Amino acid sequence: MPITGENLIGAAARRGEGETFRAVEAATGQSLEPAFASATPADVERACALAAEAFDTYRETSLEDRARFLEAVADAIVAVGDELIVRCMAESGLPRARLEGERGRTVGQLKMFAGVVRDGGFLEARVDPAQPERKPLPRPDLRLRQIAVGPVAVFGASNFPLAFSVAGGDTASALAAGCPVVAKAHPAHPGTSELVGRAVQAAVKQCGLPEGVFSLLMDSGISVGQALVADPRITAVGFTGSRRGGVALMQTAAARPVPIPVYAEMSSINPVVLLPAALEARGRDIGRAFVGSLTLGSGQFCTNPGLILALEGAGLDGFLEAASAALKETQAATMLTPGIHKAYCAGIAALEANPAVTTLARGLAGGTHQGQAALFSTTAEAFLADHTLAEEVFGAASLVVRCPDLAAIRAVLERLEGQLTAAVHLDEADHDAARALLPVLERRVGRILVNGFGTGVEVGHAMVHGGPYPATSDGRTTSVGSLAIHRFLRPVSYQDLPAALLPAALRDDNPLKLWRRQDGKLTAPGA
Ligand SMILES: NC(=O)C1=CN([C@@H]2O[C@H](COP(=O)(O)OP(=O)(O)OC[C@H]3O[C@@H](n4cnc5c(N)ncnc54)[C@H](OP(=O)(O)O)[C@@H]3O)[C@@H](O)[C@H]2O)C=CC1
Ligand SMILES: O=C(O)CCC(=O)C(=O)O
Repeated sequence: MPITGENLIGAAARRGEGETFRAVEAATGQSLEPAFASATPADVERACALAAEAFDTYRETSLEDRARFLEAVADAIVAVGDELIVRCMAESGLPRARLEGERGRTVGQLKMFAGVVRDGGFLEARVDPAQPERKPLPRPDLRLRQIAVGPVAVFGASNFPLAFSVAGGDTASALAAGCPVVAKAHPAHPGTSELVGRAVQAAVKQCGLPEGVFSLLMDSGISVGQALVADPRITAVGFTGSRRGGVALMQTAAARPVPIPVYAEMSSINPVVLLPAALEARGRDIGRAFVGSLTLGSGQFCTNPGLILALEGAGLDGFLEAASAALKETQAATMLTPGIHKAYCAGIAALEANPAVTTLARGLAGGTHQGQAALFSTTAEAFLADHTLAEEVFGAASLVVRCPDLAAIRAVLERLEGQLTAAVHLDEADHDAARALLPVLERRVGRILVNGFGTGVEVGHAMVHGGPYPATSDGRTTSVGSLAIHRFLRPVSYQDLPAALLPAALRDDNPLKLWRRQDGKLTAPGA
């Protein structure tokens, strides 16, 4: 499939008339062909108008048709073939195996949402039948279902060019909810974005859906994204990226005459607590496993273990020795963009220059665009006194906080901002300590995990990939897993509607065979 550098607006491919730009080969910094042209305000206008036009038809597609569409998107992405992986490797610097895995996750995610749609549980149908005889007042007939919120703007993330990008989790969950999507390609991987966008566009056509169900806009800067979020037809936003970018979009969304929600996944340092019995028993093994997680994808995961909390002692010494030895042998790896590499180097330099911080180990040095892993340590006292030590350094860098006692671990956790994950390494003898920390962790993070690390999010029904601000802009939701669909739904109640006007989900004969809450009681279809 040729990459043309065009914007995909509904069924059309239109060359933008804005600034032109090229993708950059991550490993070399060389420009790649072809030139992409940024979308203009008229392109944004057209994409949003088509999305609004498509909305009422798309949101009322049958559950089966919508599920088949999601499956068709998945199949079309696979059908792009190796070209997608090759282009994505060049643009992101990520290795083949990682990207093939990520494509599998992207496709699996779309198929999972197809299952969610077929199941129909997300509609949360409720029926409170009328009670005309009720005293002192009769009860009206009340029925509730969830409907799609409207067109959604999705910002592709730089660090997951497939699974968190054009047809990633935000797009899959929005389409599953019944929302048209206008995606903004990340300029770090515009060719990958176009290939995936064309696959979605083909699936829209193949399924006979209105063309406005999907559009993809290119931009080398921020004006298209800003215009999208400000457009009155956009009703919600999905974003993964920097805190600065996410907050800017939240402000634009809040300043609109009609404010809308922005579901932004932003910064997180993902504390890892090493409890004493576990550390004593297998500190060295944990140290080696930690370096594996830290350096995965050159550390460019928002779930990266950026903060380690442990009690001083022989167990911690063993952990640090093993982690430092493993880290020193870690090859430097190409980072996603020169900008991300520069920000990483600046973050490392700031830690190295901090008198309260000791450099424990550096990975092997690499080329111009490669990130060199780093492990630092400090004391709990110093950490609590300097808020800059809690800032995310995006890349393979982590800070170990040496704590004199469990109270210090707790104090550090209490001081942290909201996080996506917290990991606790424990043995049975650590259960009391863990029990005492759990309430703090529940207040701080979206996912608590034991004897592992947060990188590699499972796409499932019980997953939360979210957390209190600034991990995300709204800690009540998730961007991964089937619960993500709820970001793009809202409840509508129907009071005393004649049977002929009721949506299928709420009819007495329950033609969609849904589990429904009937007069407050969860009821099987046909019961
Ligand atoms: N925690 C996490 O999950 C991640 C964190 N990051 C952090 O973000 C830094 C930069 O990486 P990057 O991926 O480019 O993230 P950004 O947040 O800078 O960009 C993400 C997307 O949002 C757009 N954008 C950014 N700011 C604005 C704005 N003010 N108005 C409208 N659109 C905007 C960008 O457009 P454009 O690029 O065209 O400006 C891009 O499409 C990294 O160094 C890292 O610190 C990055 C990825 C994931
Ligand atoms: O760890 C993962 O699998 C996902 C990480 C993520 O969401 C991110 O880096 O943006």
